[in-house]
Amino acid sequence: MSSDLSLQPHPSFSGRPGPLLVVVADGVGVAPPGTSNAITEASTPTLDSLYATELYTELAAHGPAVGLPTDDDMGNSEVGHNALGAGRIFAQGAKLVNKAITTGAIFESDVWAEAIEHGRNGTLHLIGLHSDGGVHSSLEHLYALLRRAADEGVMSCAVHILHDGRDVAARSALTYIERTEAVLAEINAAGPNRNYRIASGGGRMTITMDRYEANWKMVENGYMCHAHGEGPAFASAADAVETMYAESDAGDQYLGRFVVDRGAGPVGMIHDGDAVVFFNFRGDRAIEISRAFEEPDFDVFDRTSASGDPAPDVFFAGMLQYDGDAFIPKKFLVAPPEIDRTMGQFLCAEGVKSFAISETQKFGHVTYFWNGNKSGYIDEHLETYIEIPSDNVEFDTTPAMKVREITDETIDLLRSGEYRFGRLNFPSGDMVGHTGHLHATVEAMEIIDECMARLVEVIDELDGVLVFTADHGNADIMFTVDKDGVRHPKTSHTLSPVPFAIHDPNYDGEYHMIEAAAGSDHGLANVASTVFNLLGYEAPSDYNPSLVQF
Ligand SMILES: O=C(O)[C@H](O)COP(=O)(O)O
Ligand SMILES: [Mn+2]
Ligand SMILES: [Mn+2]
Repeated sequence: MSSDLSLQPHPSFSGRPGPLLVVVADGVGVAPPGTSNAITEASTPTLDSLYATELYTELAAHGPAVGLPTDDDMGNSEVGHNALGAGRIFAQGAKLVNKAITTGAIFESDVWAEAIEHGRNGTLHLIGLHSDGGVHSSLEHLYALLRRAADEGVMSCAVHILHDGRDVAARSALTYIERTEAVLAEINAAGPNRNYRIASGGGRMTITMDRYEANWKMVENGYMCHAHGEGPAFASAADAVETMYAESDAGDQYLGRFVVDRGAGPVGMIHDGDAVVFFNFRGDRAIEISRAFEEPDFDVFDRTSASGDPAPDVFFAGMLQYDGDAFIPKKFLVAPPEIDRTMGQFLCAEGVKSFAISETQKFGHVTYFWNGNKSGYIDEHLETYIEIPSDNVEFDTTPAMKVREITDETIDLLRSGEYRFGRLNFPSGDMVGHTGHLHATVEAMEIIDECMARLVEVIDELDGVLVFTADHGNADIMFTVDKDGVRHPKTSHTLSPVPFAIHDPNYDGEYHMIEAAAGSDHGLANVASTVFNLLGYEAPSDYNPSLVQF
C-alpha cells in the first residue's frame, strides 16, 4: 500500500468550525441492563441522551474485529486503541505468535537459537503473565517454548509466573499452576537430568508488570524476586498461593511475591550467561521489565541484590518488540504487527494540530497504542500529549481517578482554539471495573457522566463535534451468578460491543449513521474514517469504511 499521507477534502462536507474531540471511555461496553451492569445501574443522563439520538450505533470491539484469533477473545486496550488510531484491522500479537508457533518460524529465528545456546550452558528463564486471558500472554505459548527448549537440549529451565486474576477469574491462579506443573513434570519425566521448575512469581499488580512508569517499585520488586530470589520462600508456587489465600481475600492480581525454595535456597535465581525470555506479547506492561534486564546502564533502580550480588549479565529477549520507536527490547522472537499510516500520521502530514490526554495508567493508550505501538510524538510541533499523574492506589478506593482533572485540562485545550482534533481516555470504567467492585464502578460511571456533560457544553459553545466511544467492555458486567445462585465478581473485560455516539450541535441531517442498530458488523476500525469525514476529509481508501454516509 502506498505511503502517501495526503488527505483529500470531502466533496460535500467541510467539517464544523470548532474542534473534534474523541472520548474513549475505557471499558465502557454495552450489555443488557441489570444489577451486574455498572453503567445501567449508574445515573448517567448525559450518556443516556447521547445514546438516544440517530447518531448512535454500537461497534464490535473483540475477536476478529480487532485482529484477535477468535470470537471468544475479549477486546483489550492495546488492540482497541490500535484499531481506533489506525483505521484498519491488523493481526495482533496473540495471532502472530500462534502463527509463528504453528509454522515453526519462531524456532528458526536467530534470537531463539541464541536463547537456546545460553540456556544449554546455564538456565533458560521464562517470565510472563500466567493465565489463558489472552490479553498479554498465552499459556499455550509458554508450553510451546518449554517443550521446544527441552527438545533442543536445554536441561535447566526456570519459569517465573505472574498471577493474573484481572483478565481471568479473580482467584484462578491455582488452576494455571496445576496445569503448568503438569507440563513441567511431563518434560522432566521425558529425559534424564532435566530440571524444569517454577522458580518465583507474584501478582501482576504487585510486581513486574507496571506500565507507563506509573510505579517502578513494582518492577524493582519483581526484578529482585526473579533475578536474586528475594521474597518470602515457599516449597512450591501452589503453597505460596494457598498460604496467601488463607491470609486475606485478595484476588490473584494483588498477591505478594514468592520464591520457590525447597530448603537449599531459591531454585531458579538468574545468573550471568543465562537466557531470559519475557513471554508476554503485549507491550505496555512489558517495557519496563525489559529495560531492567537489557539496558547495560540501567539506572532507574539499583539492580544489586540485598546481599550485594550485581545484576546478572543475561541474554534477554521479548516475545515481541514492545516499542517500535525506542526499539525495546532489541531482541525478540516474533515481529510485531506493522501498524503503519496511522490517523496521527495523516493528520500531521496535513498540518492538523491535535492533542492527546489521559492520566498515567492510560496515557500510553491514547499515544503509544493509538499511534501503532510507537512511543514518541509523530510531530512535536503539531501535537501536544498531556499526562496527568495517576495515584498509586487500588482504584476501588478512588473511583473518580483523575477523570475530573482530565476534563478540566481538555476544556482548556479545546478553548485555547489551537487544536482541530483531540482525543482523551477516561480510565475509570476499566480500572475500577477490574477491581470487581460494583458500587465503586457505578460511582466511576456517574463521574464520567458528570464530566461528559461539561464536555458537551464546551463542544456546543465552540461549534465542535464530540465522538463518544470505548475500547472494549468491562464495567458493563461486574459479576456473574453460578448455577447455585452464588455471585462471582468479574474483574475482566467483556465481549460486549461498545457505544459510538456523535454529538454534533450543528447537525442538520447532512449525513446519517450507517445501520444505526446493534448487531452490525462494524467495529472499532471504522472509527478513524468517520473522524476524517467529520473533520472534512475523505478517508484514506484502504481504511475501513466510515460509519457516516453523506
Ligand atoms: O493490563 C491490564 O490492565 C489488563 O490486562 C487489560 O486492561 P486494558 O486492556 O484495558 O489495559
Ligand atoms: Mn482498555
Ligand atoms: Mn482493562
